[in-house]
Amino acid sequence: MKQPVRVTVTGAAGQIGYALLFRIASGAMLGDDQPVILKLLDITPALEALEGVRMELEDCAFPLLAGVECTDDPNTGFKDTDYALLVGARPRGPGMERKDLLEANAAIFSVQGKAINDHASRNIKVLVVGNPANTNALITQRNAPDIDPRNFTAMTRLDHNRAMTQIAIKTGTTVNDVTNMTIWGNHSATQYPDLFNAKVNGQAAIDLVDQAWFEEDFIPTVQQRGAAIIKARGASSAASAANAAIGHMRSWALGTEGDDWVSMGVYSDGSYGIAEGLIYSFPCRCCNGDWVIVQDADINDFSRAKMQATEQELIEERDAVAHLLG
Ligand SMILES: NC(=O)c1ccc[n+]([C@@H]2O[C@H](COP(=O)([O-])OP(=O)(O)OC[C@H]3O[C@@H](n4cnc5c(N)ncnc54)[C@H](O)[C@@H]3O)[C@@H](O)[C@H]2O)c1
Ligand SMILES: O=C(O)C[C@H](O)C(=O)O
Repeated sequence: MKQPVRVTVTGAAGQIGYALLFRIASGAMLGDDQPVILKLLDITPALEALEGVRMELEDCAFPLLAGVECTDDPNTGFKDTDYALLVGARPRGPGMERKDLLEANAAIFSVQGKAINDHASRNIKVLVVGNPANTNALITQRNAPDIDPRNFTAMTRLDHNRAMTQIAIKTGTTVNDVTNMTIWGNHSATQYPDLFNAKVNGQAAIDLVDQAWFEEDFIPTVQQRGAAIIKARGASSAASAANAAIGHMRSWALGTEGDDWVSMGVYSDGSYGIAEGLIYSFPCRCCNGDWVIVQDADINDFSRAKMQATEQELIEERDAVAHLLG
């Protein structure tokens, strides 16, 4: 049996937390031979609810669960941690854009970035889920200057999964037939889900649909899916968000399959002309616990314009939180 690793989940008493923790403890995220110690961080008023979550985790008798720690102190919550899922933040309500949460949530991530810098494993892998996820990931990264910026990522896997299902439904196939999906840019209404590089049974997805459906149906459906769920459920997505977080971390830790790739919000090195240092979603392959940006995706004028529009939004979000960037 491997030595246990420490996994910190923030906002652990919230709705995504409830859909996430039991799957991490079951081995779905890091494999069924990897014991985990769960470190659950939430704010003081949520500690009683968090205690209930701990009791339920204990009551599952998961063979891989080597311990559960609950805290409201970020310094304790991130001590020696190997993986962190930063979920704790306010969700948006009807009629809001995710960037409307910037003011409410940004301060959380500067505090947590500092705590990660001071206390976590130097090899920590961080996934930011709390919205606006890309810019919160940037704030976290910039407040942790002693840790490699490549260790900070933002979640666009939910958008990626949404896009895979939409093209599968349209083409009468299943997600098992869909590969090489890419979400470019921000986890927001400017994200660009790309069908020029995606494949269905090895064929270019764009050749299987008409351009009008792609532009007027597919792209807005994926961009607006979070809002559609808020409208229908009266609360933002939780189970599908938790599932995407598990998928993101699993791909990063255990690798992507064959020639396929996944979408991850990662530190831009200037690939595809995207401003260096933004946390931007690119097609990524993972191997040996590391990710690389796929370099040979085809970019036409249509894609280029969409990629730049979402880059521009990320630049504006970055500039709006300049005071928190360390
Ligand atoms: N990136 C994505 O694809 C994606 C998908 C779904 C939701 N989200 C976002 O995830 C976040 C959480 O959503 P939810 O539905 O679980 O919300 P929720 O309100 O149910 O839970 C949030 C939890 O975070 C806690 N929290 C608040 N401030 C904290 C802090 N400083 N430290 C630790 N914990 C803190 C709250 O007490 C609460 O328990 C929201 O910002 C939401 O918009 C992102
Ligand atoms: O849309 C939201 O605010 C929640 C989440 O980011 C989602 O995409 O479902």
